Amino acid sequence: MTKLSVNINKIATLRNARGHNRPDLLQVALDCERFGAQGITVHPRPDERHIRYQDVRDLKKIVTTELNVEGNPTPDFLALVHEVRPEQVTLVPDAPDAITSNAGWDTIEHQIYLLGVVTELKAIGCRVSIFLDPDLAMVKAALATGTDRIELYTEAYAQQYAQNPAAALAPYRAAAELAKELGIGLNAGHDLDLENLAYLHQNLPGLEEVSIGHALICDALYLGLENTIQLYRRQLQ
Ligand SMILES: CC(=O)[C@@H](O)[C@H](O)COP(=O)(O)O
Ligand SMILES: NCC(=O)COP(=O)(O)O
Repeated sequence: MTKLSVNINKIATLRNARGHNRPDLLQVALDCERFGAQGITVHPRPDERHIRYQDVRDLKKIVTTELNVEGNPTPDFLALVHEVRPEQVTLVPDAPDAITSNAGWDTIEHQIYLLGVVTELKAIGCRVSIFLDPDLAMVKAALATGTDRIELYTEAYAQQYAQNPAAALAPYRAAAELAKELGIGLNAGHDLDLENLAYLHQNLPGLEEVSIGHALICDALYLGLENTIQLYRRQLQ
């Protein structure tokens, strides 16, 4: 079964626009779970432009599925993760001013560094996932970091899907097959939506979790949050 983790960054963006507590991020997280989300994902960025560090602390107290915290393992991020101990930490090599995540790790260049971070986070009981482009050399080198999983960065797949689904999928399938062979778990995310999700799910062996935020929250504006989460879950059956 492929789990759906709903990324609620955009709910925090909306809340922060007015400086009050509407929408209530914690209530939305609880409602996402009630509507069928099998995890909640957040990506606190250094400028806290959407998810704030305090949100992560508060979410850990109430999320009953799985909390997945994404981010670049800066000293501040690592201190937060040590305090909160989410079920999963996804390491993403974002620059502090990145508009959104825009690349996976170079697991060859940063192998020793990642090994240290992965070891540290596994020692406190977190599952660790490393955000990666679908590049076989990067998947292979991820093994030596000791990571539990990789998360394939699906922006390129999402961009190409409409023109040529098979070509869009090919590097992801090869990466997924290699991860499986190496015994590394598999997540995927970024720009997944109701158009491109089912095909990815049907064709990626061993896909354990997708984290979806931007498109899902946009769809919810028209379709409602409960209906939207159910529709995304249906793509994963
Ligand atoms: C790690 C990843 O894939 C991102 O999609 C991210 O979680 C989205 O972050 P923003 O909501 O800040 O664009
Ligand atoms: N890890 C990907 C994620 O959490 C959500 O990405 P997006 O759906 O907001 O592009």
